[in-house]
Amino acid sequence: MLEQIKNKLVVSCQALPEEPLHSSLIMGRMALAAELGGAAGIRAQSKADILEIERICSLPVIGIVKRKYEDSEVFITATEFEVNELLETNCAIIAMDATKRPRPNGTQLADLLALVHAGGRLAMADCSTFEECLAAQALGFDVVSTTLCGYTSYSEQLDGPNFALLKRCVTELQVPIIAEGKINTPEDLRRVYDECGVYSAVVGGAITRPQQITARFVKVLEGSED
Ligand SMILES: CC(=O)N[C@H](C=O)[C@@H](O)[C@H](O)[C@H](O)COP(=O)(O)O
Repeated sequence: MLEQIKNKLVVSCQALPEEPLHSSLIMGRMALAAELGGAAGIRAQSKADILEIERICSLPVIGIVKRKYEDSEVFITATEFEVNELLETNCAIIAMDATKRPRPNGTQLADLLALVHAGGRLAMADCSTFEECLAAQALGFDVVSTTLCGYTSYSEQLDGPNFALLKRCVTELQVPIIAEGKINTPEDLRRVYDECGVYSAVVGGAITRPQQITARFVKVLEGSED
C-alpha cells in the first residue's frame, strides 16, 4: 500500500451525517471519480462507506471511523470498537487520532496500535504538533500525518497546510510523512512535495466537499480573499 501512494495523490471521500452528500453510495462514486482522475488511494470514514468504496473502486483505502464520545475530544478511530469495525473491511491502513489528548474510556493509543497490527494492517497517526508526530513514531506507527494540525486547541491555526511543520517532520523523523489537511489547491499539493519532501499527500474537501468548493467561489464575489 505505501509504495502505491508514494509521491501520489490520495483523495479523502467523507461526508458526515450533517453533510449533504452523506451516503455510502455517493462516497463510492466519489472514490470512483477520484480513481478515474488519477488518484492512487482513498481515505474514507465508516465501515459502510469503505465497504461500498471497496466494491466499486480498486484503489487502496486508508480507513477511519469518526465517532463522538462524551468524555473525550478525540473522535477519529478513538477506541477498540472503531478499530474492530475497520478490521471488518479490507482497508490497508487504519488511521487514528494520535494526539496527546485523553481517549474515551481511558483507551490507550498503544493498545489501538497493537490491535491494528494484530489485524495485519498498517497504522497511520493523525497528529497536530511535531511532538505528537515524534511520539507516534516512537510508539511504532508506520506512517505519520499532520491531519489534526489546527484542529487541537494547542496546535498552530493556519488556513492552509503547515509547510514548516511538514518540513520539520520530514527532516527529523524516519517514518514516511503524509501531508493531510487544508491542501486547498493544486499549488499547495505541489509545495508539500517540492518544499517539504513528504512521502504522500491526502486532499479532501477541495475535491469532495462541494459545499466547501462553492463557498470558495462565492467568497470572491463578496470581495474578500480566500
Ligand atoms: C480534522 C478532521 O476531522 N479531518 C478529517 C480527517 O479525516 C477530514 O474531515 C478531512 O477532510 C481530511 O483530513 C482531509 O483534509 P481536507 O479536507 O482539509 O483536505
